Amino acid sequence: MTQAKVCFIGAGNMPRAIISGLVTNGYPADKVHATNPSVGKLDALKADFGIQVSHDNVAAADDADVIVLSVKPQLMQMVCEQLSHLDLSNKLLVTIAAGIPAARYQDYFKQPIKLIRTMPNTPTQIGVGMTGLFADNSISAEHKQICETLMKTGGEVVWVKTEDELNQVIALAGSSPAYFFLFIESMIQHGIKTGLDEQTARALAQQAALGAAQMVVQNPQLSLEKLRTNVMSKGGTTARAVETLEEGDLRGLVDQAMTNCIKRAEEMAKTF
Ligand SMILES: NC(=O)C1=CN([C@@H]2O[C@H](COP(=O)(O)OP(=O)(O)OC[C@H]3O[C@@H](n4cnc5c(N)ncnc54)[C@H](O)[C@@H]3O)[C@@H](O)[C@H]2O)C=CC1
Ligand SMILES: O=C(O)[C@@H]1CCC=N1
Repeated sequence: MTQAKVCFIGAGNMPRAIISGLVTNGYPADKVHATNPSVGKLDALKADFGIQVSHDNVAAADDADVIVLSVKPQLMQMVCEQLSHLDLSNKLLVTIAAGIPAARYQDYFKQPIKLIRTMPNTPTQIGVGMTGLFADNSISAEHKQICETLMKTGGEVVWVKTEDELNQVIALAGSSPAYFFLFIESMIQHGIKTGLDEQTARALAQQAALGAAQMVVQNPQLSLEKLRTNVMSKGGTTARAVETLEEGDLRGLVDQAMTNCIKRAEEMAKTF
């Protein structure tokens, strides 16, 4: 079942990113189905990737080998209950939702299920995503392989050993593209404020961000500190800028942001 029939229940930003990764990497479009209540996102998915689309969660799930639960956490219970009368014994369930513990889905579906929790991120859309995966001991090696194959089409995957570690995956990878976007956005704002046109400011900031990320990836032998100090001439411009960031406690702020990200995932685990 390496090219299983996959159905995404919910066709928002994150499933679109995964579907883009799948289809552009050769996964057969006729084996991918997405459902959504409104037509706009479905029309776009059909036009862009040639996948099947519909409004009927139950029929789409019934026809699939793998059901990817991809609605917002607050809608998950309602969506799972809608599917609970299906025979799910031969299907693999994959959830991409933040927060909701694996055990909760057993309650939602009112039957034993095979479920893998995943935490992807939006760069999956362009093949440079990162997805954390968690499966308990009841999940077969074949099902783990199927899920890994699906998620790997959009980038890297990491299996975590405990379900709690998925919250760290959220803080480090699921949510973190937004931190970097905010940083780049702030740099562009400064460029514009000091007289550059937006296009030039964005071109400068985005290429620097891309270059910096590639430097990290391509120099695993170098510490982040070394990469940073290589830019910082003694008494120079970078040193002044980095001192300013340190004085403003950027590290403390990042630590607090990630702590709060994890706290929110823990709250969600109690709420939904
Ligand atoms: N956006 C991100 O970067 C990431 C999101 N996630 C998770 O992915 C899930 C979806 O998030 P997004 O795609 O960002 O949300 P989104 O708001 O873009 O998409 C949710 C979609 O579900 C649809 N929907 C609502 N009720 C439905 C129903 N009854 N049946 C089928 N579809 C229904 C909505 O119309 C919407 O298109 C969430 O659980 C989130 O925690 C996980 C990792 C990263
Ligand atoms: O913000 C959220 O809750 C989701 C999970 C990770 C990224 N987006």
